[in-house]
Amino acid sequence: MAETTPSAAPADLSRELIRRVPKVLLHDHLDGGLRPQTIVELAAEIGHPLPADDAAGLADWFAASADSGSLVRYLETFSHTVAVMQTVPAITRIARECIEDLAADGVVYAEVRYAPELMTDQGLTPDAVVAAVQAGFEEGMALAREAGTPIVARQLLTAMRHQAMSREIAELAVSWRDRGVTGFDIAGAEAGFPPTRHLDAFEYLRRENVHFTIHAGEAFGLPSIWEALQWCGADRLGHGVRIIDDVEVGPDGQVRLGRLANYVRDKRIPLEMCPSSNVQTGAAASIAEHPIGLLADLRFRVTVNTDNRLMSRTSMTQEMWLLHTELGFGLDRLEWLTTNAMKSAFTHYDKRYALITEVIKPGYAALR
Ligand SMILES: O=c1[nH]cnc2c1ncn2[C@@H]1O[C@H](CO)[C@@H](O)[C@H]1O
Ligand SMILES: [Zn+2]
Repeated sequence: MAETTPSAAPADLSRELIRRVPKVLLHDHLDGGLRPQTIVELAAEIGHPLPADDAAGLADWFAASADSGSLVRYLETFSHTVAVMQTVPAITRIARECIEDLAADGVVYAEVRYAPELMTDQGLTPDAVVAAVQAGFEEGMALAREAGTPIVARQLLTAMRHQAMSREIAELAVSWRDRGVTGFDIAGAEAGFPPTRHLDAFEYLRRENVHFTIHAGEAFGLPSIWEALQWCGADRLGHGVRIIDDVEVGPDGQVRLGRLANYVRDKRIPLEMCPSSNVQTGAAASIAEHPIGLLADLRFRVTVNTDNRLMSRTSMTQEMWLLHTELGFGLDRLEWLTTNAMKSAFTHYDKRYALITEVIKPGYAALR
């Protein structure tokens, strides 16, 4: 099986070359990817006190505070991003800058998620939040096209797993399904908040033929993944890194999969893996030891993602560069990850197919 997984590592694979290849991003949080300078400016406008007063200091603060080994402490840093995302102009600016930054990094298709319920402190309705994000995404896509780096950006609406708004947010996803929203997610602290708390929302979405992903198997193990798939019916797993607990490697190198791991691989369930974020929250010890290497060898439907570019001080180029330098991923395997991601996107099949054949394949071929 492993012999068919591409792994050739050309010696001349540089960071710049990785930046230029077409990339696909399925797991990126809007409120985890703000430019530090934008936070400084927006916080000054509203008088929100920040833990550092210049952009460089703030970037350092986010990266250091998020590097705690705990998901709960990692999530505390979001109070400073969400605080500056409470008005239409601020949200639209942040959404536009997000798309410009992804396009400049070589991302050709992105699904960006956020929780509308966190942006209603100053009276915005969740619907107005989605409209503000969509306006920013459209501006960002237009600017990227003009800059010669076209990108297709779609929204995923997240409900917070410790709250009780998932049904309402799911209805919002249905109402925006033809206007830029392509799916749904739940996020937040995992331990103590199993996905089945939101079963009503998931059952509703299935009846409405809407795709959804669930953060599962990050801070909590196999039971969380099992519930997300077998009770809730998730199309993809956010992280899913703990599926490795169901993979046994014997002393002779023989690999044995448990029933859940086999199910995930058999059904080609996409794993939205986020290596740098996992190291920060303690879900993986280091990039070199991250399960993504073994799971790719075993041909799980693996994808690579940023999660939170600000907190993890990362980008798609950086994540792929780390996979290259720490785990020996070459161009063939990076293309495989990218095609996996495009196949797993929630946008319609014709769009996925067109991006694979017209953008991704020719983009990689041109760099070989
Ligand atoms: O890796 C993660 N695991 C769980 N929740 C997360 C992660 N990254 C961000 N958020 C949560 O998702 C919300 C909506 O974007 C963020 O506000 C943050 O609380
Ligand atoms: Zn996430």
